Amino acid sequence: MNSEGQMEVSTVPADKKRGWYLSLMAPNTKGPTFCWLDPSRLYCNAQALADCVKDLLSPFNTDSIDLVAGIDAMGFILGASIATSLGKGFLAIRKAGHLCVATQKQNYSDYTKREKTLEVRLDVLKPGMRVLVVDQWIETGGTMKAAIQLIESLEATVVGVAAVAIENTEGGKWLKDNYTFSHCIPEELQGQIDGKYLNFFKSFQDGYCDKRVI
Ligand SMILES: O=P(O)(O)OC[C@H]1O[C@H](OP(=O)(O)OP(=O)(O)O)[C@H](O)[C@@H]1O
Ligand SMILES: Nc1ncnc2[nH]cnc12
Repeated sequence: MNSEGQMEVSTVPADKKRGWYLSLMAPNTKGPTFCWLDPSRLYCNAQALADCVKDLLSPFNTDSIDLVAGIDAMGFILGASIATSLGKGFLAIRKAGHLCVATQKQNYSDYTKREKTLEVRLDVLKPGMRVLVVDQWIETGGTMKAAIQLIESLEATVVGVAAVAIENTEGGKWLKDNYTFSHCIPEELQGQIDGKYLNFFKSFQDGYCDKRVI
């Protein structure tokens, strides 16, 4: 533990329980309105990143995957790590305005309830190409659904979806019902994830990890 009551970033426990690396996460707020459980700190621990990638790939070990697609922005980190681990290429699904080539666009809204647009380049996906779609987190599922729509509109096949967490929202459940999926959350922690608060945050020194009602 560091002075804030947080697990040291380089820690690797002797008994690596399923999802052990989630203890590296920090409570976070994204502005005053949105409550986040921020997984990005776990990527700084090599073993945590490797185990997270392994866990996310486990339902797909016997699937054939041609390409890994990652969603802008944090989905790029896990998506590219998964692609490298599989020895496959990586396709960036970008928020509007960043790709400077011909694209397919898909409007959507996410947990912010704002209208947004995702884009994918037109010169990579081919009919029948088998794509694993990766993001950091699925809350309402709006972002992942838009990425799926883009991939399927170009007649490629979505092999499945992977994210550190899939909340049990209507959209999260829809994704789980309709696609093969993987996430890193042990059964006993799913309720805490859905409530956007992990009990271990109580060990943090500052009041900034008080349970937030959103
Ligand atoms: O399930 P949803 O409600 O659609 O939300 C999930 C999305 O929200 C986050 O991205 P965000 O755009 O906030 O941040 P990022 O650009 O840092 O990845 C997350 O990484 C997903 O992409
Ligand atoms: N509650 C949440 N925690 C972390 N990342 C998120 N992305 C969207 N919602 C999130």
